[in-house]
Amino acid sequence: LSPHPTRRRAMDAGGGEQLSLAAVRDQLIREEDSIVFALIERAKRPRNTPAYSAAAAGGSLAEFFVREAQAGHYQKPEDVPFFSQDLPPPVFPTKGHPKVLHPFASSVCVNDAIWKMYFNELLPLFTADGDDGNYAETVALDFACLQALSRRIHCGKYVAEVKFKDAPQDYSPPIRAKDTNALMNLLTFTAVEEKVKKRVEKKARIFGQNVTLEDSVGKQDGDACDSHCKVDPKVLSKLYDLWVMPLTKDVEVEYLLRHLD
Ligand SMILES: C=C(O[C@@H]1C=C(C(=O)O)C=C[C@H]1O)C(=O)O
Repeated sequence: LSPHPTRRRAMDAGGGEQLSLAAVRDQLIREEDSIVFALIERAKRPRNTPAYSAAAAGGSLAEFFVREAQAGHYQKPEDVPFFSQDLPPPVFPTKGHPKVLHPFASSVCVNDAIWKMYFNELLPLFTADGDDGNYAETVALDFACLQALSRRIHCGKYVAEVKFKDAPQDYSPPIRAKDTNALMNLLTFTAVEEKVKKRVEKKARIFGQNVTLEDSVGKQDGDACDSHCKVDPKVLSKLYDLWVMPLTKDVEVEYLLRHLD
């Protein structure tokens, strides 16, 4: 018996169960935890910019690390490599996943945009200025952030698939007309986005507080404790507002545009 008989099965649970928008959204909510924790972990280290400047032999330490660390990942449609050339073959046996997406799903990828956003925009918002020399650890933490963000954003493929399956009559005309704006409007749910922003901000406030055994600490809520949080909760709502949700929707549109090919 499942310990959570009423819990909706996530779409990567295997076994070929039917996808539903509710189940995909549950998966996205779970991915929020991974993103918040990955950022909290990365915030332990200062900016450490030398890890990102190109070494003489070409490429930065961050790039080198991500290329090497890719081995054994990327068996699932939502796990997309950052450097797809020279990707080593899988080294671990992996469980198959139900084929619910179109075969072209694997070519839908916004990792270049995620990479640029992460290093140019996001990192300065949640890391302290400084250099402590721990570059190898730093880039490993960056990789965890990048992967969590990428996985969440590429789950947009599943979102698009269920939205199409639920209303093919609405989605087919703009897909045939290659009407990107109409598709974007159809798949956008503003009320859901507002909730997502509030929830990630709240998660950053809860997960990022210092937990002590004294009564007064840990009970604070709202802006009062934000300056003590390991990552400013407002950074999370901004991250989702400006980049995570728009990129997820770009994935949705890119996937839908080719749905009738
Ligand atoms: C992911 C969805 O599609 C869109 C993108 C959202 C997101 O990235 O969180 C939220 C609502 C929609 O505007 C969804 O409907 O759940």
